[in-house]
Amino acid sequence: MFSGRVPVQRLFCSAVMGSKVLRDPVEIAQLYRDQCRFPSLCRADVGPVITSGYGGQYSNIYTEWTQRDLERMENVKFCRQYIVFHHDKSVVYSGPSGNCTEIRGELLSVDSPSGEMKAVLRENTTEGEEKQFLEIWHKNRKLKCLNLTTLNKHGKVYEDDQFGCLVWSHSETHLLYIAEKKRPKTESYFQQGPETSLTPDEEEPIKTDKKEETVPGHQFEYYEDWGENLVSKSSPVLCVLDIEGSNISVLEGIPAAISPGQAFWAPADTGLLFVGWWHEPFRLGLKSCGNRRSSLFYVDLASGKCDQLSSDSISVCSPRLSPDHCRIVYLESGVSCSHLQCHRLCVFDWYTKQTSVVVDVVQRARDDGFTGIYSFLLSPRCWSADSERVLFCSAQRSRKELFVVDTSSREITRLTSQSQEGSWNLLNIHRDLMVVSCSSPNSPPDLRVGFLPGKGSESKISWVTLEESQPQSDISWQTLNFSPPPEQDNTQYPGLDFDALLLKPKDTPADGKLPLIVMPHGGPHSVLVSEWILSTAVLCKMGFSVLLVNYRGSLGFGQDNVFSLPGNCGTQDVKDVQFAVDSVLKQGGFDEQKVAVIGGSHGGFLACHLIGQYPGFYKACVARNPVTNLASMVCCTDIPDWCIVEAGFDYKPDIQLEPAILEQMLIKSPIKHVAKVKTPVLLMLGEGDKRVPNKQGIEYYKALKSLQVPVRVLWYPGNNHSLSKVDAESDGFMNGALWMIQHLSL
Ligand SMILES: CSCC[C@H](NC=O)C(=O)N[C@@H](CO)C(=O)O
Repeated sequence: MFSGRVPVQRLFCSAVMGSKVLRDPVEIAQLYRDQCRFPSLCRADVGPVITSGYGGQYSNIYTEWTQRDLERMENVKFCRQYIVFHHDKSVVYSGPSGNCTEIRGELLSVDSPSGEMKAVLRENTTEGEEKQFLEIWHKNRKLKCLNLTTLNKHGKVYEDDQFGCLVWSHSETHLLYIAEKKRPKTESYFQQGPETSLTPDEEEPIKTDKKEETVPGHQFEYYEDWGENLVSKSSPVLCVLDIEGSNISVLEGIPAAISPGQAFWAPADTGLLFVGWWHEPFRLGLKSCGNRRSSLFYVDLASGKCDQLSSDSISVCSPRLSPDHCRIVYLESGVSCSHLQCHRLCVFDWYTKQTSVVVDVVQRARDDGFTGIYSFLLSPRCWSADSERVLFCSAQRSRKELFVVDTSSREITRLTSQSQEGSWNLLNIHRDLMVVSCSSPNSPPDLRVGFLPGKGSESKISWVTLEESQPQSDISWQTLNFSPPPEQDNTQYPGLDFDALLLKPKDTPADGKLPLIVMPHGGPHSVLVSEWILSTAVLCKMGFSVLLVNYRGSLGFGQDNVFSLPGNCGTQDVKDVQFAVDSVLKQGGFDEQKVAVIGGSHGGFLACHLIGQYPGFYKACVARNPVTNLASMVCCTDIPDWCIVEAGFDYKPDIQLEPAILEQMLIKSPIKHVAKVKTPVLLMLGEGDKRVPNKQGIEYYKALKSLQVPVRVLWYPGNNHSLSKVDAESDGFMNGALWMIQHLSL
């Protein structure tokens, strides 16, 4: 039987002989499924020290992992525990203490300081209604369960990384968390019913004895929110549960212009410490925006007085109390200019009320190679047991490394200098027992523990692997360094260089020529480090080489590198990527007729610029939620300041968008070059994207359609900017791979 429809597999049978790229969608899907079986670590906790009956001491390590489940089309979370016997700061025996268990419905969970109890925030859907419960567990039983939805003291509890927290008081009698402020019940002015009625003669409403005040005419009130990934999070409040009395208090006394988050208990439980973000005159998106004005605050529980502890015109995050309860370390960053940049590490002394900068912003790499701090979350615990040193992880050029800094001498020691290439993540540290995870582009994450040696001998760590990685020997990778040619040097920030990571299949094709996929990252102030990335590993296993470019403006190369880009977007970043591509092609071993470009967000901006500024060079383009026109995006994104700053202007909330500013935005946008595009474009758009509204992609799609350039749109409902839900991500991967195979004629 012949039908008009050609099987998808057959579309790819005309590929060039000799090419070794995998073309069969069924086989590609199988490869993707296989690689999805490597989970990532998302949490690790070190339990209390227990002395066994035989005198040996051990601690439990609790870990949480996530893994894509393509059958259920969701990310599954599971836990596994390990036992670590130790003596004199060395691990004497370690191993898993059971199998994996899937975790469902837990939004937040935390052990009490003694390890005796556990608190869990759980979400459960009963009879179609989503409800939140707060559970207290002790030994083998659930001590208490509060139905927070029915109690109706506040709105939903925040479970995100930005504001969310669930913290035991030092006394283990109270729990602290953040929730949305309770909103008044509303009704229409025309509401009829038993609760409001009119007297026949006066025609005036009579108020009945209602438990809860109902506000008429406020049903359609607009509430600002904190943007992408934080939709419907508007007015967070600090909430405290008195466990014994089952009583919840919503704290008052927080300045009206402040939204609190990342809270914890002050020494001796006298009050609460938290980060407060200013939300006046209006809220701007917070996700990936480390430049929002915020400060460290303390609210005293006895007097209700709220004090601001850090300075007024900076941004702070990740405050962490030292084990001796004397000092608080936090990260600090500038509020103007780029969304993400080099951070300072500061310490606030609780007793002297003095703040000191322990690690300052680094403009250019120091003599010892240190380029500054580029991480925005410290690990849940980050102090050494002696409360003298702080550990942090940060991108250093194209590698993520682990450091310890002595808060008195300010000496920084790299803990990963002895290790092979690859990137490190600090998951936690408690009583000097560190839990870390390592990975590289050809090695999925492993799990290790090690004791932090005493001051001065930090580099002599001995790591013990709790969970081995499974290296993918068919992938090879290297870090490349580029100095832009003199005509592309930045006159304001001269002499800057940049990197790229090149991944190749070990098995090269018969003709020796590999197709090349170019992937510039988004941000633009972000970085691609030498870690495990599912999509690049699968593409490489299919037979593609992949070039990940950390153009000037990326994080991890010094503050000058970051600041060199705003105002030069669409030229400096585009030229850096093209320079890296041309240099790699000159090495030989690549098929210059088979080069594709993929990018998301600002990476999509670069992909669209590259196909417009180098017409015909790229044979296929895949763009996820790309920025295509800064001038049309500025009025509808959650971060309009990004458009203005990256176009080279200063942002103020009351900025008047003069024609000259809009003109520059247009000139710097990919849409300006669209008439030159020849490359077929696959656009992947998230229906709920607040950051780069999907209209950006649609604007580009319409321009390409009118120019008769092949273009296809994939539309993902229920997805936002990242398109990271398992169904969207896996569909996007498959369609992107097949688009490149088709248009590279493989
Ligand atoms: C107004 S959209 C700005 C682009 C966006 N930057 C910050 O959110 C971006 O490029 N995001 C990247 C990196 O976070 C992404 O991959 O989504």
